[in-house]
Amino acid sequence: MPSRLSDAFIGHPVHLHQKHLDINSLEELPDSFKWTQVEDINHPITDSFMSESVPVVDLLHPNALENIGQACKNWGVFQVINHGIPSSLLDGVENTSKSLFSLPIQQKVKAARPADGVSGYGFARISSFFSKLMWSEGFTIVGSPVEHFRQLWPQDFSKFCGVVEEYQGEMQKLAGKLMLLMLHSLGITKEDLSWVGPLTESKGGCAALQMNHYPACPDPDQAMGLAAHTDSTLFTILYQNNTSGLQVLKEGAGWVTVPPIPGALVVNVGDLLHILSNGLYPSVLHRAMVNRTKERLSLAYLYGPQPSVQISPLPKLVGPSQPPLYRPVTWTEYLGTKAKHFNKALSCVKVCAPMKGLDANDHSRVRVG
Ligand SMILES: C=C1C[C@]23C[C@H]1CC[C@H]2[C@@]12CCC[C@@](C)(C(=O)O1)[C@H]2[C@@H]3C(=O)O
Ligand SMILES: O=C(O)CCC(=O)C(=O)O
Ligand SMILES: [Fe+2]
Repeated sequence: MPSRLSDAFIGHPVHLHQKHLDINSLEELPDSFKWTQVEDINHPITDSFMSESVPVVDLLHPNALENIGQACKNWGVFQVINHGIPSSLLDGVENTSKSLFSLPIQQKVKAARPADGVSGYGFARISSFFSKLMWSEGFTIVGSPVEHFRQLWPQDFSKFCGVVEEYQGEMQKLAGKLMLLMLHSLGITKEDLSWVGPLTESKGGCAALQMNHYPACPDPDQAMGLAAHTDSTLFTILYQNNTSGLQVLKEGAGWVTVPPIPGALVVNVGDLLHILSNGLYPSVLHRAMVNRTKERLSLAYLYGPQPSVQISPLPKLVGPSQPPLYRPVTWTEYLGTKAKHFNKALSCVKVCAPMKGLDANDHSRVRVG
């Protein structure tokens, strides 16, 4: 069993239909990018419930803990302000990402993600589950960016590495803080924390940094930036530039746009926190839409435990009336399950097979593509 995140996909290579087509230079939307099931794209009640908006949590507010708990329970997503990440650093990584995606395609493919690897340039891994292509390009970094950045920018890779490494360091600290807050909000006390020690020690957490680029799109109504998915993480911290596009699925409200707030970060619950909380904090289904005139950039810090630590419902949250709903699973194992079963992965690690039609958290029912 591999214990490095970078080895998680060795047994699960992704082969895409159309390799490295440069979407930055297309003036028309090719058929291969037309998501014809319009009802899937424009969910009937998309954006119509403006009264429902994603919670914003001020980390310096005395009620931060309670607000985080409510947001995780009811939404699976919130925006965080006063998080302590300097705006100059956010600008720095946004500019690094802009420079990266502005490189000529021949240069970007020099750092292409190998079929069975995790790091590098390419279309989203989940593309293989859809017959249509997504209007986005991505760059995934696990560990040091230096090898790939040297291929991209033989001259000035070190300044870009510096920015990314600083961002990884700051994100790791923030993720540790958020993890503790989320656990506290679940009623997990200091004594219980020894059990989750490997999760929260600074060297314990592990992460992937995903840069996403959604170029302006000639026909945004028929295109999909990143198809609906949940993240295979404990949680994800997402920075988005000033162009909206991220939407989350909220029961009873449909797809709700997460509006960019300058300097704010979006935190969304992933499948491993869903498991750890025994379903109390459900992972949120989300997607990215595209824009006719504006390009969009996002930067996701996909945070998880050490890849070989077993994650299972917290003992304090299970009992005779709340049996554990999920079996223990490592991050590596779960990424493999996701690579095979995509949005059915969570059901695959469920202890009892859910009765047909009764599992509210079975995201596999959302049909896309
Ligand atoms: C640690 C992770 C989490 C990954 C796989 C690996 C590195 C890249 C992540 C993403 C980022 C984009 C969406 C997603 C669905 C994708 O295709 O690649 C994510 C996936 C997951 O959350 O399952
Ligand atoms: O671009 C976005 O807003 C969403 C990106 C995302 O969901 C991801 O990288 O996992
Ligand atoms: Fe995501």
